[in-house]
Amino acid sequence: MTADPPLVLDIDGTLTRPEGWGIDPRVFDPIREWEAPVVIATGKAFPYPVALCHFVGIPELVVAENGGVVYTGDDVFFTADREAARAVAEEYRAAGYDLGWGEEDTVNRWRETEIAVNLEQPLEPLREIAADHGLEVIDTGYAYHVKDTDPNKGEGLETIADRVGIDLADCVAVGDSVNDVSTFEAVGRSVAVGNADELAKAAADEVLDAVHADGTLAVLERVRGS
Ligand SMILES: O=C(O)COP(=O)(O)O
Ligand SMILES: [Mg+2]
Repeated sequence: MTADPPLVLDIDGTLTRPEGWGIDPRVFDPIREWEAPVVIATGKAFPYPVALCHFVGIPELVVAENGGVVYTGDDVFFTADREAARAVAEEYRAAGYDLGWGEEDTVNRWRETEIAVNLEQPLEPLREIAADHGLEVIDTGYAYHVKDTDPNKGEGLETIADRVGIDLADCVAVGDSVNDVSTFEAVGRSVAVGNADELAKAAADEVLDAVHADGTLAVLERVRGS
């Protein structure tokens, strides 16, 4: 008998249906039945991964907002300054642009550190304004994220591992984009799904042909303890 390894899973691009959007329902049972901690590490706002854990039925171990918010199940850590990202959003709007999510903006509404901008919005002015405020813009393939250069998913993961007693060397991580590179660097074994961007592929120990949840499900099948 070998034990299941702890998992670190990204959401968008990794748990998604083959067409790229929406969580593939086939991932729910394997994640719920996994016999080791599962950390959800995402660029999405804090409530999204918490809700995912809730609906899957697993403990809430969450790195949200690309490491800006970390939840160990007991304590929440905020590791980035929301004010700078908000100032960038204000300036971007004042220059005549829009974050691109509609008036009620449920993408940013509950964000506590960084800001996300729709990929259809102009990138260059966003980058310029962000740079003026000492922030970076990363493109996950799902949104532009205006964030501190400092916190990242990997650091958030270290906080959780420390608190919960997970050995990162034992962890298997699956991801698809630039915001997963720090995760890949932090864990013992990293896998990029076939749809991953070049940075994620370059950082991963292994790159799959299978895309989205098809790839992730294949990894889970392969690394599951027996
Ligand atoms: O929020 C995004 O842009 C991407 O989210 P992810 O980190 O779960 O892939
Ligand atoms: Mg992703």
